[in-house]
Parts: sequence; structure tokens; C-alpha cells
Amino acid sequence: MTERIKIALTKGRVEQQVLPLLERAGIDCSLVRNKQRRLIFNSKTQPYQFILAKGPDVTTFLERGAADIGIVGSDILVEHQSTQYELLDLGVGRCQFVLASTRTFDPFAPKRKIIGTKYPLITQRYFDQRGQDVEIIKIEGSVELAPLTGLADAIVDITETGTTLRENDLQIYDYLQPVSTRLVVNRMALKQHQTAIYQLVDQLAAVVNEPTSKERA
Ligand SMILES: Nc1ncnc2c1ncn2[C@@H]1O[C@H](COP(=O)(O)OP(=O)(O)OP(=O)(O)O)[C@@H](O)[C@H]1O
Ligand SMILES: O=P(O)(O)OC[C@H]1O[C@H](OP(=O)(O)OP(=O)(O)O)[C@H](O)[C@@H]1O
Repeated sequence: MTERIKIALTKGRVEQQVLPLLERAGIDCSLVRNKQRRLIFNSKTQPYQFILAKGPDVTTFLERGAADIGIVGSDILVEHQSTQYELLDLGVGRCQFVLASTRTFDPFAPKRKIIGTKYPLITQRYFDQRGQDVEIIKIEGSVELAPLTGLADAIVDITETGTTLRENDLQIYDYLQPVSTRLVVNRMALKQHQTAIYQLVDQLAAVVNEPTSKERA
């Protein structure tokens, strides 16, 4: 078999949304589907290796050449200032960055605000653009807790359905930027495996641009 293309796929939410796309594009994902606790798979039928990693680590694998292709949210790419080559917006994992807080938050209050977030760089840029000096506290998850506990005045986080904000009595004060899952490639790998990578990307692009059965009806 020819040299394998190494695909680093963000495990969890992205994996769940991307596997059906990969399958519709003719890529055999049966090993990943039945993965249990395994994290790396060589397809038995196609020249692909799948690496399952956390989003920020997907960018590290790509940067260091340990993976050829990465499938990861644009939130991670922006936050980690990825310089990898983006070839395709997969159109899934759609959500958006918002500034949110409790009902009593005053975004115009003339005090130095404390902002909780998993995304300090994106948050810093947002407030820099507004000429506002803020203190940023990095939080690893359940970011919504920050304004509810008094840890921060507000949060910058991603939201999809709005359910988490609603159920925690938080509201949106501003919209920052949209997010979706992207396919990125290591530049050296693209040179080395140009034909195979473009073929895979074309197969996926055809599926991404396909009308859904709902749109067809
Ligand atoms: N609510 C959401 N709706 C849609 N996409 C989301 C949502 N939350 C996160 N994402 C996207 O999915 C990616 C991975 O999110 P996921 O929740 O699986 O991992 P995580 O944030 O590392 O959480 P965990 O630590 O629970 O695994 C994010 O980088 C983002 O691109
Ligand atoms: O608008 P919604 O559809 O409710 O989604 C928003 C939630 O999804 C993400 O959290 P995630 O599930 O990744 O968990 P985390 O808090 O551990 O990051 C995000 O940080 C919000 O908490």
C-alpha cells in the first residue's frame, strides 16, 4: 500500500459530526466507529491513518508534521494562531462566539471588567478592538459558571442552540465571530501527497456542497 495519509480528527463533538461526512465521501471509518479506547487506526482498506486527539492538539500534530491533515474547529485554529493551510469548510460544528453574562451586567460600566473564557486570545482581540482594558481569566470548561459565581463579570464563549446560556439565566450582549469545522493541511504534506490529498478534499467538497435530503425534497 502507498504511504498513508495521516488524518488528525478532533474527538468528541467534531468526530460525531464529521464521521458521516467522511463516510458519504467514501472513506471507510468502520475502525473509528468501533474504537472503544483506541486512539489511532490504520484503515484496512484505504491508505489512511486516523489519529483521534483534542482540538488544540490537532493543531500541534499538524504543526510538527505528525499529521498531514487536521479536522478541527475554526475556534481552535484562530485561538492557536494556526498557520496551517485551510482547504475546506466542512460546514458542520457551526456555532458562534458571544459575549454573555447575567441580566444585571452593564457592558458600558466604566470599570475594568473581568472576563472568563476558554479563548483568551480571541477575547483579548475583541476588547483591544474596542479599546477596552479587561482582565481575562482562563477557564477550561463550564465557562458559564464564571459570572454566576462572581469569578468574572462576563464570559466570551461559543454557543450553538443557546440552551446552556438560557438554562443558566445568562444572556447575550454581543456577537463576535462564527465558528465551523475546517479541514487543514500541513504544507509539506501537501507537497508530498498532493494528488491523494486533493482527491480526498474533492470527494469531501462534493459531499459538503451536496443538498441535504430536506433541501432536495
Ligand atoms: N455547542 C457547540 N455547538 C457546536 N459546535 C461546538 C459546540 N461546542 C464546541 N463546538 C465545536 O466543537 C469543538 C470541540 O468541542 P467539544 O465540546 O467536543 O470539545 P471540548 O470543548 O474540548 O470539550 P470536552 O472537554 O468536553 O471534550 C470546538 O472546538 C468547536 O469547534
Ligand atoms: O448553545 P449550546 O448549544 O448550549 O452550546 C454551548 C455550550 O457548548 C460548549 O460547551 P461544551 O459542551 O463543549 O462543554 P464545556 O463547557 O465543557 O466546554 C460551550 O462552551 C457551551 O457551554
